[in-house]
Amino acid sequence: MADADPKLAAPSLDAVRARLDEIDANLLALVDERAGLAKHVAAAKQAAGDGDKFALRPGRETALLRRLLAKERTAARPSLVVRIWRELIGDSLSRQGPFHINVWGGKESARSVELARHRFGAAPPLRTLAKPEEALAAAKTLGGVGVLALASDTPWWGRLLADPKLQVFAALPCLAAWGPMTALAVAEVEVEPTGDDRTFWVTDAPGSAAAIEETLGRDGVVGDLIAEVGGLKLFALIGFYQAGDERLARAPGRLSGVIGAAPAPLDV
Ligand SMILES: C=C(O[C@@H]1C=C(C(=O)O)C=C[C@H]1O)C(=O)O
Repeated sequence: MADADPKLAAPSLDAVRARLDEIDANLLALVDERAGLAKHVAAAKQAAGDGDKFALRPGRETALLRRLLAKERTAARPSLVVRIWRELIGDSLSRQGPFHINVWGGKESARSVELARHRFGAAPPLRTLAKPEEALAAAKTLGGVGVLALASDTPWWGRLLADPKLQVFAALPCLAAWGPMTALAVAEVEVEPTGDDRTFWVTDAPGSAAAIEETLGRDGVVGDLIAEVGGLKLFALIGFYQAGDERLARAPGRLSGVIGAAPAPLDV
């Protein structure tokens, strides 16, 4: 009520702080229990024969985040939820086996490092590299993730056509509220459809992006150009396309292909 005396309505600071202390103790107990489960997850993956593979499961992470964001909340914003859980997940991954981040940010190095930390948390070691090839090579070592900026004079993403094991699995940032897509994350992981994805497709087709988009559109494929360097174009297609998709097989370009897929931003 506009005419209510706020001093009368306000609870005492001591009472609010006592409740915060109680909540913190409960949160810590749950965070501790969650962190302790990492070794059981690792043991289960070992038993399933996946012990020598990178533990990261991008599809599972997206499913659990979308489920949390769909739950009723009164005050916690999506950015708070996503940052906390990315931190918890990154810590879990770092306990399951090797996990390291290799950033090539070009002229956007600080921003790329920030996006990498938002996505993978503070637990994994992170280094910045001078060349995109170095970040890609590091992403091919066990537990390696490469975070590479899209704004670039080098079409580093074109190299992934020759290396199908190395897949784009995330577009950064993962929340639209954190700004436009400026970097991609790559690793030797399995990329699965999550129900709302963008597929990254490279082509050397000449001509304008608009003409290529129109040709794709006639086959029901909708996408946007997100990078173009030295005769190669990178498109983000709406939906999940397998590497062998017949619509993409007849799409323009002599050298073309899918280099991975990422969930659409979590907050749209
Ligand atoms: C725990 C797992 O391993 C990783 C950590 C996750 C988590 O902390 O929730 C989720 C997916 C994986 O990237 C899992 O595969 O379930």
